[in-house]
Amino acid sequence: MQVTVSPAIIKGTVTANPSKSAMQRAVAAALLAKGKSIIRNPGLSNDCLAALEVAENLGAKIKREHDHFEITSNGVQPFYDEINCGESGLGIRMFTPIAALSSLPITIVGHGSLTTRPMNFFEEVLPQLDVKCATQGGKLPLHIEGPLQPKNITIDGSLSSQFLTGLLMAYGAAAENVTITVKDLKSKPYIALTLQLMAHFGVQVEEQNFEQFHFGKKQAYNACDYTVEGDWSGAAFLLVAAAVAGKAEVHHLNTSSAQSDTAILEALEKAGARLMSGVFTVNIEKGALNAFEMDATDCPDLFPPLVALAANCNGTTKIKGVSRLAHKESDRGITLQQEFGKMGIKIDLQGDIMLVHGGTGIKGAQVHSHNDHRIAMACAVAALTADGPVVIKNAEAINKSYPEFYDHLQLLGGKVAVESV
Ligand SMILES: O=C(O)C1=C[C@@H](OP(=O)(O)O)[C@@H](O)[C@H](O)C1
Ligand SMILES: C=C(OP(=O)(O)O)C(=O)O
Repeated sequence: MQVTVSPAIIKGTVTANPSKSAMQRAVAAALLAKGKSIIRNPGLSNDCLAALEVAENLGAKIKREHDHFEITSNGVQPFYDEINCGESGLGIRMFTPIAALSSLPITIVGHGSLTTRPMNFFEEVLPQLDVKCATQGGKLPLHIEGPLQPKNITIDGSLSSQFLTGLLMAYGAAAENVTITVKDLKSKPYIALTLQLMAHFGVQVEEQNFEQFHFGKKQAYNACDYTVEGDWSGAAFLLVAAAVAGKAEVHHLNTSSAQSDTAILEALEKAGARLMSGVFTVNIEKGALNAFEMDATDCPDLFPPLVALAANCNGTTKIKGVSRLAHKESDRGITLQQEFGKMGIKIDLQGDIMLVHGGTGIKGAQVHSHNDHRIAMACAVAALTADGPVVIKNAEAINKSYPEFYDHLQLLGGKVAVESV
């Protein structure tokens, strides 16, 4: 699919899409629980749909109602020896330890970008928990055979927090008096989100300094009613769109959410956007935008919208944390440099630092998403203030996290032409 976004003024009101990070965690917790859970405001992005299918293959019964999903489970009882996590990094890293709670040998597959993302962690860690594990040179497919026995363990959290999320979720169903110790944890707020979700489903973890996670007496996930929060990662693009090209009101954004990407507010404020946040609503309006400095090490998904913002700011914006981007859906530091380069925006990568030379004018161009949803969305936002249309190839990549994105941009006054090629 090819999408052409033309320069436009942004004005209007929109409701944020459901968070795929929250939705996938809730689906996993509902699978681990015994009984019927209700998931309200469910996400229907590809990552969320993949999580629902995995949960089904691991034993849950799922019923889709008009505005919610019912997930009925009796814990992990796979009725199939293969699960497919689609393109979801969180999905595979979370469901692998969960699937390993069963003694059935299971093959775990995925497609697209997921087939190139590192999975060595499992080969190193799962055998310490009595799970046999084989990968293909550190990549998919994964073959595992449990059952996983929770033990005291020390892991490295520097590549991704998602492996820890998976272990925490699995331990929640089986651990007794054991501790996970983590060295050099990155993306810490995502772990806060995991712990918050587990607590909602009745499982408490004693966390110390995001280094030690202790499980006391054995616990069980309780089936429950859960409402998925609006997604700050996707909404960041809408907020930037308004900050550079007009104004908007975005609903269903919990401003005290545990989601790491609430940090977009800090960046917007630093850049000079005019912001007014309520409890669940953010109002934002264009201001005089100037270059800013930001450490995005713990909120790596913000890089693409931050670059779209920085391209519109006068001066050189400095963003720290580029090394966190190498193993996302694309190598995002490089992809941002290439695609924004086509639109006339110079980006330098200096080790862990990205320098975006903004305020020089954005040019209409043909760009490519590299099958990365956040690159497609960043280019679409950059197009709003370009000197001509921006044609985005492989624009359907947005379906991974935010299938409503182009519709939402249009609701806000964006000029979006979709062509299926
Ligand atoms: O737990 C999650 O929901 C996520 C964690 C982050 O990954 P890392 O921990 O690998 O940074 C983030 O980039 C990803 O989009 C979603
Ligand atoms: C990297 C992302 O997701 P995941 O790692 O879950 O595939 C993302 O949504 O930008």
